[in-house]
Amino acid sequence: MSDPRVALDAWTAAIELLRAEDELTDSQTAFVRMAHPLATVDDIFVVAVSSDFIKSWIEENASRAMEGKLTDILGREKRILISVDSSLGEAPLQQTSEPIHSRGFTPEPTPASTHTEYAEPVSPSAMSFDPRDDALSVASAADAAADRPRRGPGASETTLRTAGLNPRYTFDSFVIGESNRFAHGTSFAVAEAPGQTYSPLFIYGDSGMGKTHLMHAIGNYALNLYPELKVKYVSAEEFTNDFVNSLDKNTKHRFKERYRSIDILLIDDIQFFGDKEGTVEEFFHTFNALSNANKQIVISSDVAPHLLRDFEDRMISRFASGITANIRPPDLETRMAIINRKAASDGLSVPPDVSEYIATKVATNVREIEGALRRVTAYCDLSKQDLTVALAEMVLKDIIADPDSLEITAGLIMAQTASYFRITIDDLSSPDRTRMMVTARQIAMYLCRELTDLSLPKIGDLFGGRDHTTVMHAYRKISNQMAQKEQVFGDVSALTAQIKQAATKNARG
Ligand SMILES: Nc1ncnc2c1ncn2[C@@H]1O[C@H](COP(=O)(O)OP(=O)(O)OP(=O)(O)O)[C@@H](O)[C@H]1O
Repeated sequence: MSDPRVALDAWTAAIELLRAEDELTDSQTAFVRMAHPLATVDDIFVVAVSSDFIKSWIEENASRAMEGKLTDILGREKRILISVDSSLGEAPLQQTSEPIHSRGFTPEPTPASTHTEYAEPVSPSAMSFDPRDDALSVASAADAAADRPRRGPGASETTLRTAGLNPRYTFDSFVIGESNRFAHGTSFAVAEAPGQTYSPLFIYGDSGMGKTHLMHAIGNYALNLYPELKVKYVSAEEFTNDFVNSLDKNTKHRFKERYRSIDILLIDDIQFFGDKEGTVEEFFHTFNALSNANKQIVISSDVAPHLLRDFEDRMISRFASGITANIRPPDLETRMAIINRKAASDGLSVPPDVSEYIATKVATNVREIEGALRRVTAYCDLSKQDLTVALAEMVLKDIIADPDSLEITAGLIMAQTASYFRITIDDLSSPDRTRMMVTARQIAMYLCRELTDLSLPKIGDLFGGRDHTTVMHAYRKISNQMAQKEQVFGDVSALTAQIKQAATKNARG
């Protein structure tokens, strides 16, 4: 079944039938009506509830009866997986007697007829998002994980590093809205029951929508729950480099062993495999080996599986054979909640009119929103001024003057940076480590990350074949220094203005 409304109908029908058969008491009915059915895939039936309390109550008192009835209705064994999403209200489920087809659900075109895809995860009538809930704590449980602790002791730094995971990208720091609710829910389910629910999970969406964040969150949470698992986050580019190196060094067998012993493989930005035929084929072998061993695979891409270029149909249909979740651009409330969450985690408080201003004026790319927030708060810190809309307007004027159509390339950023620091473009990619050169290079890398869609490895390549960790280090360092050093703040702001002006000039021809 591939329609979330099917889940809604089946859930509603199960309640009605059990009521008619006197198999549900009033309190059981009240509780199951508070659940929001999200999806039904294979033997799993996913619902979301607003609190741990409701989840436990249903699990203990009503799950079994509902599972039995859902099994009858849907014609196959079903087990209920309950996720907790505190942004949901406790309002009882809206019943619907409308036939599915009349509610205008159009599944996205898919390459294979057998796979399950939920581009539009939740029936809006079934869920209500309360934007006031910006401190969402989220959890869910698969049967297999139900009796495990919600938060384990935490994986060690070394384990996280080996797994390639960033500990800051967690489910707790991820803000849920309509645009990402389904992607979040399936990611959570995967982390709790790897290999048992949705494999592969294919997450897609535009740049800066939180795909990487969710993948790291899966890895971090899964390692908390199951420290014995072997988890690996890797970008498509790193996978490619690993593979090419193994060929160069004649160590392909080790490469295979390494990747095929993984329990949860999180592979980011799969579109970057592009035309690298050998690597794509090798990845497909890895994918099949892990799938056959019931291991968990999570793939991210900037487009839906059927729009991936340079992959054969047989590959695309395998990638889409599990579940596909789309992350759409966040709406205004979610953008504001993200700003508040980021500010709170940095110990800052942003007046509501300022977060609304930033959320309204800056594009929907969350990375750019974070960049804007960083600039505004850094300016306040450095100038010791209060954070007001007027101040935000002044600091962000260059960013906000940016029509979406402006094309900002790494080449443009590098050229402008070189001219600003009176060095050459070659200097930026040279091994020269004099202080000024390092600063210029790091600022240019920071701006490439913030103002373009380029991945970390791609930026590293452009700066003399540097590693993606070097780019990440530069990004973090400049982010921090902007709040501490007036000089850096001034350089980044002035340079951004120059880059935008140059891009506007180019656009006008
Ligand atoms: N819903 C969200 N809640 C909190 N932070 C978010 C959310 N969505 C995105 N972000 C933040 O926005 C930034 C960009 O997100 P991320 O790198 O995950 O995007 P992406 O979709 O993987 O982009 P790309 O395709 O360019 O790699 C990160 O700092 C991430 O923490």
